[in-house]
Amino acid sequence: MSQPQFRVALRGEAILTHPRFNKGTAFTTAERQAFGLTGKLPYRINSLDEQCQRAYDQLQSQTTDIGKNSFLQSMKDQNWVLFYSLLTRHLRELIPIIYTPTEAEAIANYSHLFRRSEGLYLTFPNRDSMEEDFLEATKGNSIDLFVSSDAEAILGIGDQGVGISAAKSVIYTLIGGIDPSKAFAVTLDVGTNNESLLNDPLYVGWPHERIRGKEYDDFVDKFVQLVRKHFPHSLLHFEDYGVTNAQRLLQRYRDTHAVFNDDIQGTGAVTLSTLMAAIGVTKSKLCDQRIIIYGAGSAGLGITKQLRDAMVSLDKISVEEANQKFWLVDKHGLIRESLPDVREDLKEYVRKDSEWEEIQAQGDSNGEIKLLEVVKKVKPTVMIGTSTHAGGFTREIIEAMAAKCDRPIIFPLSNPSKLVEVDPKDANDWTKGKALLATGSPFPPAKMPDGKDYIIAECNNALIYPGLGFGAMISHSRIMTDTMIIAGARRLASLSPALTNPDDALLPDFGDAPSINFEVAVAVAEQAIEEGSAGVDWMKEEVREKAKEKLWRPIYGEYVFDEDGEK
Ligand SMILES: NC(=O)C1=CN([C@@H]2O[C@H](COP(=O)(O)OP(=O)(O)OC[C@H]3O[C@@H](n4cnc5c(N)ncnc54)[C@H](O)[C@@H]3O)[C@@H](O)[C@H]2O)C=CC1
Ligand SMILES: CC(=O)C(=O)O
Ligand SMILES: [Mg+2]
Repeated sequence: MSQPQFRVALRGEAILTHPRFNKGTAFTTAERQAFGLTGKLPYRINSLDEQCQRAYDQLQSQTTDIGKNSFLQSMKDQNWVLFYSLLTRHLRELIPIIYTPTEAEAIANYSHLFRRSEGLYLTFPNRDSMEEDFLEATKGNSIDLFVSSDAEAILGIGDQGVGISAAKSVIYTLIGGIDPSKAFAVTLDVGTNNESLLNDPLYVGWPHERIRGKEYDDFVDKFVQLVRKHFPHSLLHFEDYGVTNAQRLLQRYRDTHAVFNDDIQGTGAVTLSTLMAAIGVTKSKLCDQRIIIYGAGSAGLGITKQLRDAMVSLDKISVEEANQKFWLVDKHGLIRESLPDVREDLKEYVRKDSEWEEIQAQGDSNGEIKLLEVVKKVKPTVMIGTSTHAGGFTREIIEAMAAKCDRPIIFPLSNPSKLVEVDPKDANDWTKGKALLATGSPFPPAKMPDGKDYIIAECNNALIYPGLGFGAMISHSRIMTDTMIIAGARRLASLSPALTNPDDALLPDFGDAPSINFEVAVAVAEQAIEEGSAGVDWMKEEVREKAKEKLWRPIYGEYVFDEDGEK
C-alpha cells in the first residue's frame, strides 16, 4: 500500500497536538528535523505496529469497559491513525467498547467523563451566531459527511442532552472507510428534559427544557441550510432524534439534499437484510410473513416501512395489502383505531377495532390489547422488538409464538444489551432451538439442543449505514433514495452465512463489517448511477475500483513542511 504524501504547515507542539497529523514516536528523522521535533520526542523511532502493541498493552491495563472507552477516546484526541489502526486490528473485541453497549454508559456520563470537545456544538441560546460558528469550525475543510444528533433518544437510554454523533462518526471511518478529516460530528443542543442532567452542576450542555415547535424547526432548518449552502454535495446523517421529530425532519429534507436518518432508514435496511436471510432459511416469501413490531418509535416505524416497501417492490403486492402484514404494539398495546393520539406517521398501520372486539371484551380495564393477546391471535412468524422494554418478550409470549410457528423469527433489537426484549439464549432455549435470532447489541452464541453453538447475528444499523453513506458520498448522490437503500440491503442479505448453512448466523460477523460495508457501498453507488441520482459520470462497472481508491486507511502519510500546506 503506497504511503500518502502531505504538505503540512504545522510545526513543533502544533503538529504533535493535532490528532490528524500527529505520529508521536513514529515521526521519521527527516520529519523530526523538518517539523522542529528533534528535542520534543524521545530518540527511538517506532513503527505503527510497535505503537499499536504498546497502546494495546496499555488498554489491557484498564479493568473496566468504560475505562477502556475513556482510554480510546483520549487516544482519538491524540492520534487518529493510531486510534483507527488499533481498532482495526482488534475490531471484534473493541467495537463493543466504542459503540453499543459501552458507548451508552459513556454518553450517560458524558459530562463527568468530558475532557475535550469535538466537532461542532450548535447551542440554541447561541443561535444568532450559528453561521459564524459553523464557518469557523468548518473553515478550510472539504467535508463530505455531517453526523448530527439532538440526543433526544440516544440508543435506548433516552434524552441525554448532548452525545452520540462522534461515536457514530467513528464507525463511518472504522467500518465505512470515510476519511475522518472529511466527517464532522454536530451536536444540536436544544436543551434536555432529563431531570437528573438539569440538576447536575457538572452537566456541560444547555440546562434548559427542550425547545419545541417553530423555534426548534427554525433552529434545525438554519443548520440544514448552512450545510446545503456550504457543502452541497455532503451527506447529512440524523442520529437519535426524538420520535416526534425524526420522521418529520426526514420527510422535510429528503427530496432536496442527501439526508439519511439512521434509526429509521439504517435500522430498516439492516433488519430487511436479516429478515431476507431468515426467510431464506424458512423458504418463504416476505409477503407470507405476519409481523409484530413491538415499540413503534423511530426504529419500529423505520423497520415497518422498509419491510412494507420491500414487499411491494420485491413481491409485487399493493401497499394496502402489505400494510395488513403488520401489527404494531406500543406501550398502550396494539395500535388500533380507537387508541387515542396515534401519531400521524403510524396511521397506515392502524388495525381495525372490529378485528379485536372479542379480545377487548376479555381484556384489562384500560381496554389495551397486550403483546401476548396479539401473539395468540395473530400467530406471527416474525416478532421484532424496538421498545426499550427489557424482558418484554416473556417466556409465555415466546412459547405462545413457537406453539404456532415452526421457525419463529425473533429479533429483540433494543440497545444497549441490558434493554434487550429477550436474552437470545432464553429465546433459543424456550423454542428448543427453533428460533431464528438476531439482536441489536452483541451477545454470546446460544447452545442448540445438539450442543452446537448458534451464533446470534448482530442486527445493528452499523453493519449497513457506513456502506449506505459511503456509497451515496462517492457517487455524489443528490439525494438518498429508497431504491439505493434497498440495493444496499439486498447486497448485505446476499452475504448472509445462513444462505449456505441454515444453522449459521443470519448476518455476517461484525469482525467483517468493513468488507461487508464496502460491498453495500458498491451496490448503493451502482444503483445511484443506474437510476440517475449520482453526480459522477462513472460507468457502473467502474464503481468498485473507484470506491477502493476513495477508502481511507489508517496508515501514516509522508510529510513535507510547507508554509502553504495543510493545517
Ligand atoms: N439494532 C439497531 O440497529 C437499532 C436499535 N435501536 C433500539 O431500538 C430502541 C428504540 O429506539 P428508537 O426507536 O430510536 O426509540 P423511540 O423512543 O423512538 O421508540 C421507542 C418506542 O417504544 C415504545 N415503548 C416504550 N416502552 C414500551 C413498552 N413497555 N412496550 C411497548 N412499547 C414501548 C415507545 O412508546 C416508543 O414508541 C432503542 O433501544 C434503540 O437502541 C434503535 C435503532 C437501531
Ligand atoms: C444502533 C442505534 O442507532 C441505536 O440503538 O439507536
Ligand atoms: Mg441510533
